[in-house]
Amino acid sequence: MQKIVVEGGAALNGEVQISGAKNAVLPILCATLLADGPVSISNVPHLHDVVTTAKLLAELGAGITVDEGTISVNGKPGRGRGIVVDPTTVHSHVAPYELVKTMRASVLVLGPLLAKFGAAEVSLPGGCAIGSRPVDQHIKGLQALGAEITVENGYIKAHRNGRLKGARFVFDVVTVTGTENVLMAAVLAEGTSVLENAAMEPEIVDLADCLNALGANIEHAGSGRIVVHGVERLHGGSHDVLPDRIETGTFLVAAAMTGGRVTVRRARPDTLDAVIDKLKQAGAKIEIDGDRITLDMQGKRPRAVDLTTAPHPAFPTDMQAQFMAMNCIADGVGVINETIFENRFMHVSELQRLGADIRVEGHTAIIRGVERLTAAPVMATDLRASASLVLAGLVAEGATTIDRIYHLDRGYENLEEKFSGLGASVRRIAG
Ligand SMILES: CC(=O)N[C@H]1[C@@H](OP(=O)(O)OP(=O)(O)OC[C@H]2O[C@@H](n3ccc(=O)[nH]c3=O)[C@H](O)[C@@H]2O)O[C@H](CO)[C@@H](O)[C@@H]1O
Ligand SMILES: C=C(OP(=O)(O)O)C(=O)O
Repeated sequence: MQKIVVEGGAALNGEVQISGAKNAVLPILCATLLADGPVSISNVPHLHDVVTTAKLLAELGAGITVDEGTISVNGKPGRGRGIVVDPTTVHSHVAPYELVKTMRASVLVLGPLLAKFGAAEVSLPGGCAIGSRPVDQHIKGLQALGAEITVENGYIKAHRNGRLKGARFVFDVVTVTGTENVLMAAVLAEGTSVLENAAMEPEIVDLADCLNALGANIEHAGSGRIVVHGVERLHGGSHDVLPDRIETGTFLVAAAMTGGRVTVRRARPDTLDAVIDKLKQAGAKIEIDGDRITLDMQGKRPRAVDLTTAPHPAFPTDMQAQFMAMNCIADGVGVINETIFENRFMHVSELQRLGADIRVEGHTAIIRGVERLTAAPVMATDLRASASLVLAGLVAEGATTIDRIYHLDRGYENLEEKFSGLGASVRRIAG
């Protein structure tokens, strides 16, 4: 098994280009199932989860073509790598356990398969073990549109009699993939659906933009009340994926922790308000120029920050572990409340191995910044926990070896190359 070795000590300096967002491209790939023609997607990051989703779509019968060049989006050149999905050859509606067990987002084929083909059998999804992660809201939302659903032998089995029917549905909890699943199904339903207490994440807006480009009629995505006027069919088309705000935030925190100066390119600063606000509180000087964000720490040690994770536009849970790493070496005491997932402090014991001073009380972690961390062998437990260990390794004395890095490959494209380009020593070795 491969490992990552991080040598601490260098302040990060330079520019880094942000990739397309994992949490946008995965629902968008699944949404292609709804179309009647090929869909070209550009700015697709090369991530393990993207490969898994492409395999899943291929298993269902879709044609998948990877275009390493630039594909055109609505007449304009798209960015980065492209994937063309041809859903017209889909012949199966079963998403098997072997393919979905490693990835949460695989549940996102449920809504499209049901709406387009009338039936779906999807294994209960896997993904990061950061909580129990039920899918009851996905099921209730689809049932509100008229689907009949049972859960048997680890599979969600859904079918419809006639077209799904537009309905008003109020989510009991704010759920990102739950909103996406019900939204995708509602697109082909008869009549209008109103999704209340919907998630407002930028990735939902990107999904809705893609669906509207294919002929859907979705209004107010990005608000807590999404209105979907059902249409009979979607056509083929193209879409350029939103930049990854969590990758962006991870590089900005790395710059802040190492006292460096880093510019992230091809970012979407407007999706990062809460994160940028916390970085400023930590003492970072931040300049925004179009799709570029420059963070200059001017060699200073960050100040500890307090934060509470909550649905967008509040502070994202997917940045919690990275800010915990920063608090570990910050000046002062930082208090972090995790309100989204019940088991998202697995990085604490690993950060402690590097010398961090952290106390956990229920959903709260109290971090007393120390002057220095020291390298140790550590183990990645989930995607963002892994990122926090890379960040801590950047400021630890010595060489930190991180095991189980397959988590990182689910969510960070060219991680070592990008960090190396900023002057850090981050390399992959055979385990
Ligand atoms: C692929 C993807 O986009 N993953 C993101 C998505 O995950 P995901 O969509 O799985 O997360 P949710 O927004 O659904 O989860 C939020 C909370 O709702 C609960 N819940 C969710 C669904 C449900 O049917 N019932 C229920 O109780 C969950 O247990 C959790 O406590 O949003 C999370 C929260 O921003 C992010 O950390 C993940 O990176
Ligand atoms: C938790 C995450 O991913 P997933 O929902 O795919 O497990 C994440 O991106 O931090």
